[in-house]
Amino acid sequence: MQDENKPARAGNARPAQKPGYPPRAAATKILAAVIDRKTSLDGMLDSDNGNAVYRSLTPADQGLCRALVLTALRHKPMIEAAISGLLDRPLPSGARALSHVLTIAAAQILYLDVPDHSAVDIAVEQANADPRNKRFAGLVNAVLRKLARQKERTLSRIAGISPLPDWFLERLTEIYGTEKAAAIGTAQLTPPSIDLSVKSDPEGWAGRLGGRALATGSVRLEKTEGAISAMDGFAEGEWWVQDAAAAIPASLFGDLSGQRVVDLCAAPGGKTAQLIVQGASVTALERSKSRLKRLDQNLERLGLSAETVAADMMEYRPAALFDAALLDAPCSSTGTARRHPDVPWTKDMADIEKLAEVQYAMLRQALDLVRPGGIVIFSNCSLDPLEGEAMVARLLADGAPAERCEFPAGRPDALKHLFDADGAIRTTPADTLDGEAGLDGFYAVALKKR
Ligand SMILES: C[S@@+](CC[C@H](N)C(=O)[O-])C[C@H]1O[C@@H](n2cnc3c(N)ncnc32)[C@H](O)[C@@H]1O
Repeated sequence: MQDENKPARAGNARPAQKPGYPPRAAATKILAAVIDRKTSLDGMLDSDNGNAVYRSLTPADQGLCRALVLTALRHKPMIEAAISGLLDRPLPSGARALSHVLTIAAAQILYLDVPDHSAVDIAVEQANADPRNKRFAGLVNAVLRKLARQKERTLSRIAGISPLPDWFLERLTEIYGTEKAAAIGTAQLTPPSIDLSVKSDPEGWAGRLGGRALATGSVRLEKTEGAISAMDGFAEGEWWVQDAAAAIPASLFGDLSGQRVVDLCAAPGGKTAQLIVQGASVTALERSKSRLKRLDQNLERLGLSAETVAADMMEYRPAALFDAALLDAPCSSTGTARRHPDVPWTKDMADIEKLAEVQYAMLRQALDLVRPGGIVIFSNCSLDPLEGEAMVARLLADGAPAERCEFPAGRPDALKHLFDADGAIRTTPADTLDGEAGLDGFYAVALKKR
């Protein structure tokens, strides 16, 4: 018999569980970890090392669980407004677990193609299975049935609400203005396409894979069927998955033939692979051993080779200085919210300020690792100038031995509209590339060592 004092464990072997219960219970638990404990989604939704509840699901249920969590996070403030508009009085402030059950169920009713009755019945079963929520099972049933009945009316009522948390929307508005901040929010509602970087022949691979070659050389696939690893050219190591914006910073080095380049924050290696393909002799440095292992595996599949070093870049002392360095620094990742809609819910301004300090020290160290006249490209996927423009300006004002310079590849036509007055590149999910919407936020700047 179940111990009434303990919450029911998601995905366990309760005899009366309906089919479809385990992925929804897992999704609710994972949503709670993101919202209540600020746990990053990436680590949890991993078939090998992820959350135990997620790993216990069948592959099909893992797919449903992933879709539920991502959909709930993409639309969270809208879903909350939908639910609260149907309640006579607000949920008790401590009813976190209950609100997550309702959010996952409402995400299905409003945005996913699953039968409403399954979403409602399983949410009621979830409420009944958790002693904290049992007394609310009737309310869950009533609210969700009403939501299903009033779906269209509710969708138009919540359509104008930003999907972003308040702190993030306010900060983006401060930086980019009301219109662009709203467009960044809207971009987060659409699941991103899959972009590939290819070793060569983007047009040919676009044709073979049913995609489009962008002017920057990335291949964009609007839809894929089956596992990525089963697609043409994967096993042969002809391409790797990399957002079109993420491919910009390393591409701006242009031809690196004959140059020794250090990639200072290298794993999982998308940019390392680009640097090798561009002709460099690359040293790829990474602090995390497990991530470096992934980089090694990725390079092996691609048939590319680099010297790989497991080290903290702050303590790295090479025997000889490099011709160039790429510093793709750890950041708040706010530019990747289309792909990782948990980011705005797990990060805040304090994280951004802390990361800006880390990046300042890293960029200062990167300059020490290249020879005079050598180029450092600094990049990250934050939308916040504190981690980009302002940090670099501060470093130069503090007397770092470097000056801004043009990227070695110049200003490619396809990117001209993305350069700022200082010659740095800034992309946001509201920008377009080669006429296409759907881009991660990125910042990249080139500095020449004095
Ligand atoms: C944004 S990711 C890099 C992504 C990579 N450049 C790519 O394109 O695939 C940042 C990486 O920096 C690593 N890192 C963070 N601090 C580091 C340090 N002090 N030294 C070396 N690597 C570090 C992290 O483990 C993480 O893998």
